[in-house]
Amino acid sequence: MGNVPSAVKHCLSYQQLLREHLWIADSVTGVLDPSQESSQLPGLPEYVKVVEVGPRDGLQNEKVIVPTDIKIEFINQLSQTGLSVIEVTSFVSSRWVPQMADHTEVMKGIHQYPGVRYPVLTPNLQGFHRAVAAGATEISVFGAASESFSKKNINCSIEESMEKFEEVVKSARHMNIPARGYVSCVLGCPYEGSITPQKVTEVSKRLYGMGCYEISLGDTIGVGTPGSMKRMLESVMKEIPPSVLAVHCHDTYGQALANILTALQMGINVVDSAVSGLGGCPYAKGASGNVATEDLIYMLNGLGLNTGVDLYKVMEAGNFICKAVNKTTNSKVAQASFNA
Ligand SMILES: CC(C)(COP(=O)([O-])OP(=O)([O-])OC[C@H]1O[C@@H](n2cnc3c(N)ncnc32)[C@H](O)[C@@H]1OP(=O)([O-])[O-])[C@@H](O)C(=O)NCCC(=O)NCCSC(=O)C[C@@](C)(O)CC(=O)[O-]
Repeated sequence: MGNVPSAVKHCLSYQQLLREHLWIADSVTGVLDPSQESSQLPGLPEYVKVVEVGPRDGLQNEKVIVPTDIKIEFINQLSQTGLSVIEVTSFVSSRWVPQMADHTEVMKGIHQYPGVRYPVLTPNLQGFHRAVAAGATEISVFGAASESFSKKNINCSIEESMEKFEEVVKSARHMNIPARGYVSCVLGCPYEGSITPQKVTEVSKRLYGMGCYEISLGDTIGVGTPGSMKRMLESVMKEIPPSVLAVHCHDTYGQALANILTALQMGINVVDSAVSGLGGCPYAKGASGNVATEDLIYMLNGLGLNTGVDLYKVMEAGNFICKAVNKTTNSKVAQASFNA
């Protein structure tokens, strides 16, 4: 593809170019040759659910407000990639996170495709009621294993946050709305440094106990390594089965894929990611983006794991949003393909 003149490149459809380039990568990773599946690593699940958090986590930290119609188009494009869960927005205070101020318009504006779920973040009952009024049918509460991070992020202690989440999850269950629970700072905190696996386990257990159907364990500042991920998961798994756990890895130190592979080998089969590696928490200084969905899918394809997600279409959605926010993609796979 490197020799194709740029004028010709423009005549070819963008997707065609990506497909041609990725064919080479696919041949190498074994996606095109099912016989290579026997070389799978031990302990891996057969299916991995990818939770796309790009429209929420990916955009919440953008300083320039992204127009609502761009967000809607982005989510609609993602909906046609085979992703089954797309986190859409947050019903938080616009004073705290201005980028999410258009949550209601986004929620109401997207086309909800059959087979795709569209959860939103709700920190308290006020957010929950607004989310439901906007048409949300799945929500997430978001706590932390770090006392300082909890105060910076949602302005209350861990204990106070659990009381608020109890109310939210109770109301959600009453309305048959599934609630997910996030735990931030599971492998380190920007304010406190190291966080013990016991603390992560304690908070996860509270969220699971109140009725969250899935607990997403967030390495908010991307400082974890496969070793710390393993130690943390061993502790959490003593109390919560891996079938209801997810990992949410930021890639600040370049460890996200290694950490995810460790989690997969320990029986976890739900992974959060953001297209183009966008993202970061406004209240976690120095945190870079999430693991890029493109890079995650490429790795899972190479492992012979089924996700149902079309990598080429994800790359197109990534290209769309990067252009819209005037950013270069953080996805290595997209970079390799575009620069080929
Ligand atoms: C949680 C609050 C709202 C508490 O904020 P607060 O100031 O403590 O709230 P309050 O209850 O004292 O109320 C103060 C004002 O906020 C309003 N308010 C109260 N609740 C809401 C609401 N839901 N929506 C809109 N407005 C709200 C309320 O109506 C009132 O308005 P006023 O009377 O002054 O005009 C605030 O701290 C907040 O919005 N924080 C944003 C946190 C956030 O979105 N962080 C990023 C997401 S978490 C993350 O990225 C990590 C994750 C999930 O990805 C995993 C990982 O990577 O680790």
